[in-house]
Amino acid sequence: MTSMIPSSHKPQFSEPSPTPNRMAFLVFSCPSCWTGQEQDVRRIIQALNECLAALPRQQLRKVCSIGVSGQMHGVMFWKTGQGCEWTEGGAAPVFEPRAVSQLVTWQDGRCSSKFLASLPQPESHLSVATGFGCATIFWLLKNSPESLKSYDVAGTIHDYVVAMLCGLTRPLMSDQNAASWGYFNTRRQSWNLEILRAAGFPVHLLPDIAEPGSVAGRTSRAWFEIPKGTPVGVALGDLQASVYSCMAQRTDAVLNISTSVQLVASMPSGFQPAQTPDPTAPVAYFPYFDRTYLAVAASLNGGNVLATFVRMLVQWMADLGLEVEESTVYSCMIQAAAQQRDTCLTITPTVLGERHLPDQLASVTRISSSDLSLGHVTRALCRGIIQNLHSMLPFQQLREWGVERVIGSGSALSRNEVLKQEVQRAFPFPVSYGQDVDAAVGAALVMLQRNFNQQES
Ligand SMILES: Nc1ncnc2c1ncn2[C@@H]1O[C@H](COP(=O)(O)OP(=O)(O)O)[C@@H](O)[C@H]1O
Ligand SMILES: O=C(CO)[C@@H](O)[C@H](O)[C@H](O)[C@H](O)COP(=O)(O)O
Repeated sequence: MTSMIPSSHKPQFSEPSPTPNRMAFLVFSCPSCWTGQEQDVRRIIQALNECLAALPRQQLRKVCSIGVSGQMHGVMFWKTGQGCEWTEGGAAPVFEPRAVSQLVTWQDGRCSSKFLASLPQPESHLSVATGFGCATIFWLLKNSPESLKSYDVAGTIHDYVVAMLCGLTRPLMSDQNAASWGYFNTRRQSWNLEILRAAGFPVHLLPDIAEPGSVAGRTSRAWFEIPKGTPVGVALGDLQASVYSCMAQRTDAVLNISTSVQLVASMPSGFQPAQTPDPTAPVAYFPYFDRTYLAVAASLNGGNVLATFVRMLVQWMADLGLEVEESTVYSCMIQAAAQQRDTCLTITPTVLGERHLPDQLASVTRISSSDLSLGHVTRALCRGIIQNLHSMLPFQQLREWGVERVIGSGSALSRNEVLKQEVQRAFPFPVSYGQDVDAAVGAALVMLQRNFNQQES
């Protein structure tokens, strides 16, 4: 498996402690030029195998279809016919990655504003940001063309899983994921092939497009106890699958705060976004199902801002000769902020910039000596995350779209009472917390409801 970072850039490697959903990621940093974020495909598939192995065998035998979703925007490459090897020798048949690249994730920061400005204008309503598949491929083409030569297909990590399960020679991609790569026209359901070709882009790498909710193929072998021939859905975007799991009514908005933040509302059927991209627009319209769209404010600064603060405190403590667990810091700071109901301290938490403002940094203003406690700072951080979201998609706008209720989800929100209070304070709607708000649940429901309905009619 090769890294998609050219050796000429001599990146520094660091490996932060793995978190449940962010297993196996390497941070590459070369501060003077760019920050790449890659993940090891082998370790992701190993984690997937471990999840499957933990499920009851009896239940696996009864699986009637497989729904797949994953993080949008990211890209990986593999070689046709050599993407994996099936092993039957162990306790259960599994596939293991073979001729594959690393996964360049949605958080990848190698494409600078200057680089993005040098790319051709897409014929799409969506603009292109760093971490988007086509931008990454353009970057590799310019900075590491050799690394592309070993592969002849590309897809998201979830497209790869579907292709391996079904033995597809060419991957299939839903418009949800294609739109997240950039240079995809959702109205025509096609890649901007002419624009890309003219710019020398390797268009042969682009996957074929399929309807989200349709079946990509059938398992070419037994997978654990899941029988050979089980239908597998075309991979969905994690955003759309999460929304599908919980948006009961069109009048519901969904607010997910985990590593990042997404605030999502559904657009009425027939809605069409303006056909030209606006890189300064903080709200993007992502394809959902049946040619409808979701309006999405996707902030890059969510729970990761709190995590950065916690890591900073832990490091400061270590520098002072004291050892403290991250989990202790989280609970102390949340407790302190719960006592501190208000603050004048104002934090704009955009340490990672935003897609529409990539060069923005964070700032702290209105600092007075009376507002420096841990409680004040944590309250201001939580408020700042919500205020930043409000600046991207004013909550009043939701009302104009007919929203009546907000469904809250995500681990950063569910574990943080202060963040919940700030959400309640800022939103002019009741906020309820869903039980099964989860992309995996959404992907399963799509297979059950939509394919069952298709079979019935
Ligand atoms: N012990 C904790 N208490 C409260 N919040 C936490 C705790 N640990 C992590 N978090 C918050 O939850 C966020 C998401 O955590 P994590 O589960 O690692 O990511 P994800 O859900 O995106 O995979 C973190 O960025 C952090 O803000
Ligand atoms: O970036 C977007 C939307 O543009 C996300 O939906 C993307 O797919 C990423 O998976 C999420 O941002 C990551 O989700 P999380 O870890 O913050 O829950």
